[in-house]
Amino acid sequence: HQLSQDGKAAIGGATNEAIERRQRHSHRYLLMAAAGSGSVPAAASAIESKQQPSPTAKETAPRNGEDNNNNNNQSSTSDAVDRRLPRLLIIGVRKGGTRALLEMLNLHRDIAMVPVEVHFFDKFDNYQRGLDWYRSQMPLSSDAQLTVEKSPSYYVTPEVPERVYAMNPHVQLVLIVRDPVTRLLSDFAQIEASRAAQNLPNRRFQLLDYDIQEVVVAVVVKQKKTSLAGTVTIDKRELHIYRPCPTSPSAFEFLTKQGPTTPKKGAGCARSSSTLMKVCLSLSVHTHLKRTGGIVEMSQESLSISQESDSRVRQQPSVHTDRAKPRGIDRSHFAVQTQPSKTHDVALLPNGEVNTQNRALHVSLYAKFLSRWLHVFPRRQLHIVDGDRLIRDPWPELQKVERFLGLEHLIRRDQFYFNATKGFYCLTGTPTDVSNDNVTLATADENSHHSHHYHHKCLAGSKGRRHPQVPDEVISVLRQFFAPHNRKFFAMVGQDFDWPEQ
Ligand SMILES: Nc1ncnc2c1ncn2[C@@H]1O[C@H](COP(=O)(O)OS(=O)(=O)O)[C@@H](OP(=O)(O)O)[C@H]1O
Repeated sequence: HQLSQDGKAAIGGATNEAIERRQRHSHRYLLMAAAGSGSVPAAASAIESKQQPSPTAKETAPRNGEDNNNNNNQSSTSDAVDRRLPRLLIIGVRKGGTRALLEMLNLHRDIAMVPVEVHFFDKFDNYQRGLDWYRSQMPLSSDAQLTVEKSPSYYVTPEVPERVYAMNPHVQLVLIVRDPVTRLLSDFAQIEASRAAQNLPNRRFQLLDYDIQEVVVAVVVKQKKTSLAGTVTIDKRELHIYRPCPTSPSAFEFLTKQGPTTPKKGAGCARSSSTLMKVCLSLSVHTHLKRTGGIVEMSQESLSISQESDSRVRQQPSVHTDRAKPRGIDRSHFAVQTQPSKTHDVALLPNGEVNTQNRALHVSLYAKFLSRWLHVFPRRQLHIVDGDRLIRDPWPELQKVERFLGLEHLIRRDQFYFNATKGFYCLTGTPTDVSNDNVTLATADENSHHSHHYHHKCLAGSKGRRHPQVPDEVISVLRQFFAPHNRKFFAMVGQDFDWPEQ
């Protein structure tokens, strides 16, 4: 099975059955509408009314690409219910909010969404199967409807713009972006969840164990226990102790011999311990030294973690046997792997610099990928959605998309409500498709004022995950790193997203 970015099987298996079920369902109503029985009862679910071909949409001026679909899309000029190649692609960005955007757009009568990520343009094996195969993956739709497919990795895959152009040079493109640092954290959360779901041993946790970090922190606590109530102050000379060269064995010796506990022997532990220590502390040191000119102040936040670590270390002398995920700061992605082949797995280098080879970090360099798209497509064919705004208040962003697509403004504000349990907006008036794993039905109790009239659904638990907690200093380093790239992106798209630079 092809794994989609949502972690679902894109082709075949249960998900494919889900598509078929949904398509049979859609087909039924489309046939009803086509046969003139289109007076769907008012009480019928939203999908029923949604799937009727829209005369108003058909009467509007042709949308981009409407009469330019290539010859493979044989049904483009007929009213018949058929599978049509997409005229709109949500090309990314991974973790930008692509699923939410697709589901929300699907509230529109004239949108026919592909419920799974097909990965046609970015996976060579799929692309080789040709456009007929791609079309066979599409839902049934009427001619008035725009078929929409989303595969977030389209945006970053070099070959994709040209391939999309070859399918339809007038296709409309939507990109949804988020503050690149938030997106990065979201990506890390996704990577870890996928590894856990596949029962993959997480190398980061083994080599750069939290427990090693706790040992490091515990040393600090031990020496500073008198000032635990407030800010811990460490002067520059002490910092040299905590900031060894990663290749120096003396650093580890120091920790193991003088620290509150002795980690089990093992080269991996020893090396990662010293490496991790440097990364954890050098960032704080660097930032604080600039601010204080020689004195480092550790925040209360790190203090409480230190206290927690200290007690854990005392209770459990053999800290390396404890595999439980600690509640402290998650630095796993911000430390350096000791194995050179794995350096792309971490976002910060031992010297505290940002690792541009890190795959997840790379995706947040939006400007870099945009140039390829703008080389192939005119800017007017690309609409950019502010993913942070879509989270805060979806409706205005959707109105902009409707305008871009030349669609009637049919999506209503009251089709969204904030679900406090989920912490995100959920949808009402949606198709009754419970088979799509990416959405879950909200409970009637939670939303009783909606449940009488509409079906409602929230995105699945894989959307809206808890992000790793990262020290402010690390966030600051990342923001500063992204700032020039972001400005370049704003200039290219003519839109300022106002992402923090500090
Ligand atoms: N309404 C609503 N409900 C739930 N989640 C929402 C919503 N709107 C936007 N988002 C954000 O979408 C983020 C996931 O992005 P994608 O769907 O693009 O992820 S993926 O690349 O397809 O895996 C996801 O990221 P995380 O919060 O990091 O999980 C959400 O923040």
